[in-house]
Amino acid sequence: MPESLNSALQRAESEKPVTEGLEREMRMEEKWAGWGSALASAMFLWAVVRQYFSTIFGDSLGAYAAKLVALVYPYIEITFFEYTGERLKRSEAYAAVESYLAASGSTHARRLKADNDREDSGSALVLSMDDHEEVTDTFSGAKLYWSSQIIHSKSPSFSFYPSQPDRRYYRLSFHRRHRDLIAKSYLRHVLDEGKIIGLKNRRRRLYTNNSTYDSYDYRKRGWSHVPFEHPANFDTIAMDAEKKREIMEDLIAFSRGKEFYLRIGKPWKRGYLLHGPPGTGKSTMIAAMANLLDYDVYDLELTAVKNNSALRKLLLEISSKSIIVIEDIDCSIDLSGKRKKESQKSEEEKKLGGEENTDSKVTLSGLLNFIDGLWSACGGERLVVFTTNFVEKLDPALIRRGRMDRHIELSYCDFQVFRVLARNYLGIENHTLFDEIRCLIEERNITPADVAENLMPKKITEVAGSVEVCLRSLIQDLLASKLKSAKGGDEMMETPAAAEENYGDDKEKESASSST
Ligand SMILES: Nc1ncnc2c1ncn2[C@@H]1O[C@H](COP(=O)(O)OP(=O)(O)OP(=O)(O)O)[C@@H](O)[C@H]1O
Ligand SMILES: [Mg+2]
Repeated sequence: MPESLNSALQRAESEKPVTEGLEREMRMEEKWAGWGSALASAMFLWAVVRQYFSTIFGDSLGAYAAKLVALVYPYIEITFFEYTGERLKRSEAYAAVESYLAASGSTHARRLKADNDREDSGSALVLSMDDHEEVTDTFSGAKLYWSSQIIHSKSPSFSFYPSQPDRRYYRLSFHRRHRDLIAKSYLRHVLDEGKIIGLKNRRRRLYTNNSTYDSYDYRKRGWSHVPFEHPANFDTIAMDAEKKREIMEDLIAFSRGKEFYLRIGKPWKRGYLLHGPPGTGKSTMIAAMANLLDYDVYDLELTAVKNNSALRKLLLEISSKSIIVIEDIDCSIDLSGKRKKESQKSEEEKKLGGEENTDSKVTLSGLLNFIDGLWSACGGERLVVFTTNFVEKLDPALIRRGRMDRHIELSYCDFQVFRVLARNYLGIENHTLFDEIRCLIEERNITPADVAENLMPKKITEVAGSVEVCLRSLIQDLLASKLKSAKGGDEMMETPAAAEENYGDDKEKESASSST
């Protein structure tokens, strides 16, 4: 026998146990596949039989039939519908199962749905089971069968009423001998794991309410969203350091306060009123709050909400771990509780470019209910933030403690605030021009937004010496505003350069008078 053939035979002999093992495994797989398809057929038959009995004999006879079949069909089924409670709110259990199966089931399922909700991360696509797909799971030795199902709505070809949407659900099947294990441990395990996976996969979002939202039309969603990508944080917010620390501590205490709120019998939510002149950082602070707590932001445009009932339904669609924002609250609603007068409305529309939706019938009492009525407790872990430029215009009922728990004033720049901005924008702690700026800034009302604008580099080439250029630009701005107010606003004739000269003269006069 040639040498090569000999060695090939020897190799085959030595690999025999391996191939035998493989064959055994394949036989086992075939056996399992057989069992799997037998089980699937049994489930299908059971569904047909159940349907048949209940349509032919009605509910009571159907129930007897179910008992009869249960004698020979040992499997128990649990369903998790996407919408429960008259479809007002997406079921949290459904969402948790979805996340759990997306993580554990997607490795076994053959038909998957892909979602790029986490396109910012390395794992670009999140995969989940497609409709009518089945996967198995094991838990403490028990085998469980999950399937994703959909009931298509039977919509008439023509109807005045909006058609019902399709109903999605997950079905869990298991042998009845595992009933206790499933009820006591497995379901908790799925919900807890699913919640953790859901939070990990979640990409924070910025929501806005749809102006076409009709609370009676199930097909329309109340909110649309984009990824939340605002980079603001508390390090970059320029404000009194002590006040900033207090706000941060308050926010963190709130986010960790689940047990506390439960103990004192209050819904887990907190209201903030941010007030101050335009450009003092109210919107920036909301973004920083969301980034600090890792919350979603729901930017509620009240003028686009049709009525109180639509407002309530919007509230129910808001997830927990979120900030509900109503900007410029004084402009959004008639705070006297009555509808705005037509003349007043059209004037405001002109100012706003005529695009405002004036159909809103949201009333003050509707808004108060939204903030702290019975319905507001659905969901939990929410901040409600109002902003306004005119705190004195607001109805006391709206901003009383308990509704707006913290009132935060964001104000004009003082020297401390300027120093934070200089550190952020220019990377400097000190400069020879700081003394001059200190004198000017203390006596002028300049917003952080105006200071920030001056500290921005204006040219790409402006690198060397840009610090001085920026600081001088700020000084000119401060001098110009000083002159403007001295000369009664619009009558200002001098250029900022002339103002700087005058300022120099003023300083000389000041020092001369102080030395005498
Ligand atoms: N306190 C601040 N700290 C850091 N940056 C600020 C601060 N205030 C304003 N800014 C800067 O000014 C810009 C405008 O600020 P922002 O939009 O937050 O003001 P606002 O108070 O919401 O104004 P408005 O009342 O007009 O809505 C922001 O882009 C931000 O960079
Ligand atoms: Mg703003």
